Amino acid sequence: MKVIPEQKEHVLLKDVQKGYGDRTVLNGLELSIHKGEFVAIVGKSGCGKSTLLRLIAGLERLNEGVIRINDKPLTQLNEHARIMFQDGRLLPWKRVIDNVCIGLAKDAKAKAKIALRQVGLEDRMKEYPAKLSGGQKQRVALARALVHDPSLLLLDEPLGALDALTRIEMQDLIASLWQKNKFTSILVTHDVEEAVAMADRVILIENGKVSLNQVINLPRPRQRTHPAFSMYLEEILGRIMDRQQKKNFVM
Ligand SMILES: Nc1ncnc2c1ncn2[C@@H]1O[C@H](COP(=O)(O)OP(=O)(O)OP(=O)(O)O)[C@@H](O)[C@H]1O
Repeated sequence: MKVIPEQKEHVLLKDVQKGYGDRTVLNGLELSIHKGEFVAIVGKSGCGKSTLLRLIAGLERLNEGVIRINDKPLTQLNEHARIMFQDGRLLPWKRVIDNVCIGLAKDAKAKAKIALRQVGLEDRMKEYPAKLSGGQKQRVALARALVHDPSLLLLDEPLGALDALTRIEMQDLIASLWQKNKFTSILVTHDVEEAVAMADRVILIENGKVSLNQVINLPRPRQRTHPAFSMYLEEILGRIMDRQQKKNFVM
């Protein structure tokens, strides 16, 4: 008999409700993510993707429902998580290495060097951020997150401002570091192709809930030319477009 390995739950959201004023954003959202999984969140602009990520980071409070991290209710800042945003949020007056050291204790420099090596930027550690390209700045932001050895990496459209080729390079870098370091990853993205290239599972949010939960069963490293790659892409895009068209028709 084939034994299925136990998958430990890392992040659990039960009946999550979140709104601002009288605007409801998340409305009874349910989601479970297991340890070491890479999940991508997609959905149209304003559907609540970033709100969801901020709730998991503990940066915002729920209106109702519960979020459990490693089976404990999340009531404050999520100390297991690090978050990376579209703008790297580097401090321009600090050198690359000192940006990576922010929030670290004594052995900071040695750790920061290792993190910069992992993202391929060790040789630029003495520069100021202004001297770096957009992609390099995001590599520093990634090193700054990874240096804390997080068990949960939250990615809020971190590659959205990069050109297409740099974006693919960064997708592959993040995916390979995720495979090596075995943290759980949650990526918010507008780009369904990016979601299929990186994630084990793609989640679509509509009307405040999860409306699609698509497992991506493709080998890693992901090949964008794999025949099943475009199949997944079409399937997810089709779901998004189909609903959109039906909605337009009704209107
Ligand atoms: N602090 C806030 N105060 C009031 N409304 C907010 C706040 N943050 C988000 N919203 C609203 O909540 C909704 C969801 O925003 P959110 O940023 O989560 O969407 P998103 O899916 O990430 O959008 P995008 O893809 O455009 O970044 C939007 O209507 C937004 O205007």
